[in-house]
Amino acid sequence: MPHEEIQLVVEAIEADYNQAVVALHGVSFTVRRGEIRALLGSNGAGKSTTLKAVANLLPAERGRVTAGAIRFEGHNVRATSTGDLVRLGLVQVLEGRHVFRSLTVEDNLVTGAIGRGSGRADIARDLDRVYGWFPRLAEKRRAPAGLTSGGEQQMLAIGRALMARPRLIVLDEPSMGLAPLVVRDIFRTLKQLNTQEQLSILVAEQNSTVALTYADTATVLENGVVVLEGTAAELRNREDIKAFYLGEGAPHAV
Ligand SMILES: Nc1ncnc2c1ncn2[C@@H]1O[C@H](COP(=O)(O)OP(=O)(O)OP(=O)(O)O)[C@@H](O)[C@H]1O
Repeated sequence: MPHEEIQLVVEAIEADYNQAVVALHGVSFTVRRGEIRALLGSNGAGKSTTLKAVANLLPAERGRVTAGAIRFEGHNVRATSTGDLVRLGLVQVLEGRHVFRSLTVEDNLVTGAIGRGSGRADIARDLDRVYGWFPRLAEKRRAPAGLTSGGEQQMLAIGRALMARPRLIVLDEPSMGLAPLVVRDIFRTLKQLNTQEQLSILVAEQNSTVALTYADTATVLENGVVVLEGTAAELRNREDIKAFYLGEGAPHAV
Protein backbone atom coordinates (compact mmCIF):
# COMPACT_ATOMS: atom_id res chain seq x y z
CA MET A 1 0.00 0.00 0.00
CA PRO A 2 1.57 3.33 -0.98
CA HIS A 3 2.61 5.40 1.99
CA GLU A 4 0.69 8.48 0.85
CA GLU A 5 -2.60 6.65 1.26
CA ILE A 6 -2.18 6.50 5.01
CA GLN A 7 -4.00 9.52 6.37
CA LEU A 8 -3.76 9.05 10.13
CA VAL A 9 -0.96 7.33 11.99
CA VAL A 10 -1.30 6.60 15.71
CA GLU A 11 1.98 5.18 16.91
CA ALA A 12 2.54 3.67 20.36
CA ILE A 13 0.69 6.40 22.24
CA GLU A 14 0.49 6.50 25.98
CA ALA A 15 -1.92 8.83 27.77
CA ASP A 16 -2.90 9.71 31.29
CA TYR A 17 -5.32 11.93 33.23
CA ASN A 18 -4.31 14.22 36.11
CA GLN A 19 -0.78 12.83 35.73
CA ALA A 20 -2.12 9.83 37.64
CA VAL A 21 -4.56 7.52 35.83
CA VAL A 22 -2.81 5.88 32.88
CA ALA A 23 -5.49 5.24 30.25
CA LEU A 24 -3.46 4.16 27.19
CA HIS A 25 -0.36 1.97 27.19
CA GLY A 26 1.07 2.11 23.67
CA VAL A 27 -1.86 2.16 21.23
CA SER A 28 -1.09 1.97 17.49
CA PHE A 29 -3.22 1.86 14.33
CA THR A 30 -3.63 3.70 11.05
CA VAL A 31 -6.52 5.04 8.99
CA ARG A 32 -6.12 4.97 5.22
CA ARG A 33 -7.79 7.50 2.97
CA GLY A 34 -11.35 6.35 2.34
CA GLU A 35 -11.30 3.78 5.14
CA ILE A 36 -13.79 3.24 7.97
CA ARG A 37 -11.93 1.99 11.04
CA ALA A 38 -13.89 0.92 14.12
CA LEU A 39 -12.36 1.21 17.56
CA LEU A 40 -14.02 -1.41 19.74
CA GLY A 41 -13.86 -2.31 23.41
CA SER A 42 -15.94 -2.40 26.57
CA ASN A 43 -16.46 0.40 29.10
CA GLY A 44 -13.21 2.05 30.09
CA ALA A 45 -11.14 0.26 27.44
CA GLY A 46 -9.69 3.57 26.23
CA LYS A 47 -11.73 4.32 23.12
CA SER A 48 -12.73 7.87 24.05
CA THR A 49 -9.25 8.67 25.29
CA THR A 50 -7.80 7.53 21.97
CA LEU A 51 -10.24 9.66 19.97
CA LYS A 52 -9.56 12.70 22.16
CA ALA A 53 -5.84 12.18 21.66
CA VAL A 54 -6.38 12.10 17.89
CA ALA A 55 -8.26 15.43 18.03
CA ASN A 56 -5.81 16.89 20.59
CA LEU A 57 -8.65 17.32 23.07
CA LEU A 58 -7.09 15.63 26.10
CA PRO A 59 -5.62 18.82 27.63
CA ALA A 60 -9.18 20.14 28.09
CA GLU A 61 -9.77 17.21 30.48
CA ARG A 62 -6.47 17.42 32.35
CA GLY A 63 -5.29 14.58 30.21
CA ARG A 64 -2.19 14.33 28.03
CA VAL A 65 -0.38 12.10 25.61
CA THR A 66 2.88 11.21 27.34
CA ALA A 67 4.58 9.15 24.62
CA GLY A 68 4.20 8.12 21.01
CA ALA A 69 3.26 10.00 17.87
CA ILE A 70 0.06 10.99 16.05
CA ARG A 71 0.25 12.30 12.49
CA PHE A 72 -2.66 13.46 10.33
CA GLU A 73 -1.65 13.88 6.69
CA GLY A 74 1.90 14.49 7.85
CA HIS A 75 1.00 17.06 10.56
CA ASN A 76 2.08 16.44 14.13
CA VAL A 77 -1.27 16.31 15.95
CA ARG A 78 0.26 16.74 19.40
CA ALA A 79 1.58 20.15 18.34
CA THR A 80 -1.58 21.30 16.50
CA SER A 81 -4.62 22.87 18.15
CA THR A 82 -8.03 21.28 17.71
CA GLY A 83 -9.14 24.33 15.70
CA ASP A 84 -6.20 23.99 13.34
CA LEU A 85 -6.89 20.26 12.98
CA VAL A 86 -10.46 21.11 11.93
CA ARG A 87 -9.10 23.51 9.31
CA LEU A 88 -6.75 20.76 8.12
CA GLY A 89 -9.73 18.42 7.66
CA LEU A 90 -9.77 16.34 10.86
CA VAL A 91 -13.12 16.92 12.57
CA GLN A 92 -14.47 15.18 15.65
CA VAL A 93 -18.06 14.40 16.65
CA LEU A 94 -17.98 13.98 20.40
CA GLU A 95 -19.83 11.48 22.56
CA GLY A 96 -23.13 12.80 23.89
CA ARG A 97 -23.57 14.93 20.78
CA HIS A 98 -23.23 18.35 22.41
CA VAL A 99 -25.58 20.30 20.19
CA PHE A 100 -26.50 23.86 21.15
CA ARG A 101 -29.97 23.12 22.48
CA SER A 102 -31.49 26.58 22.25
CA LEU A 103 -30.20 27.28 18.74
CA THR A 104 -32.18 26.07 15.73
CA VAL A 105 -31.01 23.04 13.80
CA GLU A 106 -29.85 25.31 10.99
CA ASP A 107 -27.93 27.66 13.27
CA ASN A 108 -26.23 24.65 14.84
CA LEU A 109 -25.15 23.56 11.37
CA VAL A 110 -23.85 27.02 10.53
CA THR A 111 -21.60 26.93 13.62
CA GLY A 112 -19.79 24.02 11.95
CA ALA A 113 -18.60 26.36 9.21
CA ILE A 114 -17.15 28.94 11.61
CA GLY A 115 -13.44 29.29 11.23
CA ARG A 116 -13.52 28.15 7.64
CA GLY A 117 -13.78 31.69 6.38
CA SER A 118 -16.55 30.87 3.90
CA GLY A 119 -19.03 33.30 2.40
CA ARG A 120 -22.81 33.00 2.56
CA ALA A 121 -23.13 31.29 -0.79
CA ASP A 122 -20.67 28.57 0.23
CA ILE A 123 -22.46 28.03 3.51
CA ALA A 124 -25.85 27.85 1.80
CA ARG A 125 -24.50 25.25 -0.63
CA ASP A 126 -23.05 23.16 2.21
CA LEU A 127 -26.32 23.38 4.16
CA ASP A 128 -28.12 21.96 1.13
CA ARG A 129 -25.58 19.21 0.91
CA VAL A 130 -26.06 18.27 4.59
CA TYR A 131 -29.86 18.38 4.16
CA GLY A 132 -29.41 16.03 1.19
CA TRP A 133 -27.61 13.53 3.43
CA PHE A 134 -30.03 14.01 6.34
CA PRO A 135 -33.50 14.99 5.05
CA ARG A 136 -34.88 14.91 8.59
CA LEU A 137 -32.68 17.86 9.45
CA ALA A 138 -34.20 19.83 6.57
CA GLU A 139 -37.67 19.20 7.99
CA LYS A 140 -36.53 20.42 11.41
CA ARG A 141 -34.31 23.27 10.26
CA ARG A 142 -36.26 25.93 12.19
CA ALA A 143 -36.75 23.85 15.36
CA PRO A 144 -34.62 24.39 18.47
CA ALA A 145 -32.11 21.53 18.52
CA GLY A 146 -33.05 20.72 22.12
CA LEU A 147 -36.56 19.77 21.00
CA THR A 148 -35.43 17.25 18.39
CA SER A 149 -35.08 13.50 19.00
CA GLY A 150 -31.88 11.79 20.07
CA GLY A 151 -31.39 10.43 16.57
CA GLU A 152 -31.88 13.86 15.02
CA GLN A 153 -29.36 15.35 17.46
CA GLN A 154 -26.82 12.71 16.43
CA MET A 155 -27.50 13.50 12.76
CA LEU A 156 -27.11 17.18 13.60
CA ALA A 157 -23.76 16.58 15.28
CA ILE A 158 -22.56 14.72 12.19
CA GLY A 159 -24.04 17.37 9.90
CA ARG A 160 -22.27 20.10 11.83
CA ALA A 161 -19.00 18.22 11.38
CA LEU A 162 -19.68 17.94 7.64
CA MET A 163 -20.05 21.73 7.43
CA ALA A 164 -16.33 21.95 8.18
CA ARG A 165 -15.63 19.92 5.01
CA PRO A 166 -13.69 17.16 6.73
CA ARG A 167 -11.50 14.55 5.09
CA LEU A 168 -11.48 12.43 8.27
CA ILE A 169 -14.23 12.40 10.87
CA VAL A 170 -13.81 10.94 14.29
CA LEU A 171 -17.02 9.75 15.99
CA ASP A 172 -17.49 8.60 19.57
CA GLU A 173 -20.34 6.10 20.07
CA PRO A 174 -22.82 7.41 17.50
CA SER A 175 -25.22 4.57 18.41
CA MET A 176 -25.44 5.49 22.09
CA GLY A 177 -29.00 5.57 23.40
CA LEU A 178 -30.59 5.27 19.96
CA ALA A 179 -33.13 2.77 18.62
CA PRO A 180 -31.70 0.08 16.29
CA LEU A 181 -33.43 1.43 13.17
CA VAL A 182 -32.09 4.93 13.79
CA VAL A 183 -28.61 3.52 14.35
CA ARG A 184 -28.87 1.64 11.06
CA ASP A 185 -29.93 4.79 9.20
CA ILE A 186 -27.05 6.78 10.64
CA PHE A 187 -24.47 4.11 9.80
CA ARG A 188 -25.88 3.71 6.29
CA THR A 189 -25.52 7.43 5.70
CA LEU A 190 -21.97 7.37 7.08
CA LYS A 191 -21.15 4.50 4.71
CA GLN A 192 -22.57 6.45 1.75
CA LEU A 193 -20.57 9.52 2.72
CA ASN A 194 -17.53 7.29 2.91
CA THR A 195 -18.00 5.70 -0.50
CA GLN A 196 -19.36 8.71 -2.40
CA GLU A 197 -17.17 11.44 -0.92
CA GLN A 198 -14.11 9.40 0.07
CA LEU A 199 -14.63 10.55 3.65
CA SER A 200 -12.45 8.57 6.05
CA ILE A 201 -14.07 7.63 9.36
CA LEU A 202 -12.67 6.59 12.72
CA VAL A 203 -15.55 5.45 14.90
CA ALA A 204 -15.50 4.22 18.51
CA GLU A 205 -18.38 1.89 19.32
CA GLN A 206 -19.51 -0.43 22.05
CA ASN A 207 -22.04 -1.80 19.58
CA SER A 208 -19.57 -4.03 17.77
CA THR A 209 -22.24 -5.73 15.66
CA VAL A 210 -23.27 -2.55 13.90
CA ALA A 211 -19.71 -1.20 13.73
CA LEU A 212 -18.39 -4.39 12.12
CA THR A 213 -21.25 -4.35 9.61
CA TYR A 214 -20.17 -0.99 8.19
CA ALA A 215 -16.44 -0.71 8.96
CA ASP A 216 -13.59 -1.92 6.75
CA THR A 217 -11.17 -2.57 9.60
CA ALA A 218 -11.32 -2.70 13.39
CA THR A 219 -9.01 -2.31 16.35
CA VAL A 220 -10.07 -3.84 19.67
CA LEU A 221 -8.87 -2.20 22.89
CA GLU A 222 -8.82 -3.62 26.38
CA ASN A 223 -7.42 -1.75 29.39
CA GLY A 224 -5.66 0.72 27.14
CA VAL A 225 -3.92 -1.91 25.01
CA VAL A 226 -4.67 -3.13 21.47
CA VAL A 227 -5.65 -6.77 21.85
CA LEU A 228 -6.87 -7.49 18.31
CA GLU A 229 -6.81 -5.93 14.90
CA GLY A 230 -8.07 -7.05 11.52
CA THR A 231 -10.53 -6.51 8.74
CA ALA A 232 -14.13 -6.17 9.85
CA ALA A 233 -14.96 -9.31 7.86
CA GLU A 234 -12.37 -11.31 9.81
CA LEU A 235 -13.55 -10.01 13.15
CA ARG A 236 -17.24 -10.53 12.33
CA ASN A 237 -16.56 -14.23 12.01
CA ARG A 238 -14.81 -14.51 15.38
CA GLU A 239 -17.61 -15.43 17.76
CA ASP A 240 -15.26 -15.38 20.75
CA ILE A 241 -14.46 -11.70 20.39
CA LYS A 242 -17.68 -10.36 21.81
CA ALA A 243 -17.48 -12.62 24.82
CA PHE A 244 -13.82 -11.98 25.58
CA TYR A 245 -13.28 -8.35 24.79
CA LEU A 246 -16.47 -6.46 24.24
CA GLY A 247 -18.47 -7.16 27.36
CA GLU A 248 -21.35 -8.56 25.35
CA GLY A 249 -21.67 -11.87 27.19
CA ALA A 250 -20.99 -15.41 26.10
CA PRO A 251 -21.24 -16.10 22.35
CA HIS A 252 -24.33 -18.24 22.73
CA ALA A 253 -26.12 -16.13 25.33
CA VAL A 254 -29.58 -14.97 24.26
N1 LIG B 1 -11.57 12.78 32.43
C1 LIG B 1 -11.01 11.72 32.99
N2 LIG B 1 -10.31 11.82 34.15
C2 LIG B 1 -9.72 10.73 34.72
N3 LIG B 1 -9.78 9.48 34.20
C3 LIG B 1 -10.46 9.31 33.05
C4 LIG B 1 -11.12 10.40 32.39
N4 LIG B 1 -11.71 9.92 31.27
C5 LIG B 1 -11.44 8.60 31.23
N5 LIG B 1 -10.69 8.22 32.30
C6 LIG B 1 -10.18 6.85 32.56
O1 LIG B 1 -9.42 6.42 31.46
C7 LIG B 1 -9.69 5.04 31.16
C8 LIG B 1 -10.18 4.91 29.72
O2 LIG B 1 -11.46 5.53 29.61
P1 LIG B 1 -12.17 5.88 28.22
O3 LIG B 1 -13.29 6.81 28.50
O4 LIG B 1 -11.16 6.26 27.22
O5 LIG B 1 -12.75 4.43 27.82
P2 LIG B 1 -13.86 4.08 26.75
O6 LIG B 1 -13.38 2.83 26.09
O7 LIG B 1 -14.15 5.22 25.87
O8 LIG B 1 -15.10 3.75 27.65
P3 LIG B 1 -16.60 4.31 27.55
O9 LIG B 1 -17.21 3.55 26.45
O10 LIG B 1 -17.14 3.99 28.90
O11 LIG B 1 -16.48 5.79 27.28
C9 LIG B 1 -10.66 4.57 32.21
O12 LIG B 1 -9.94 3.96 33.24
C10 LIG B 1 -11.31 5.86 32.68
O13 LIG B 1 -11.73 5.72 34.02
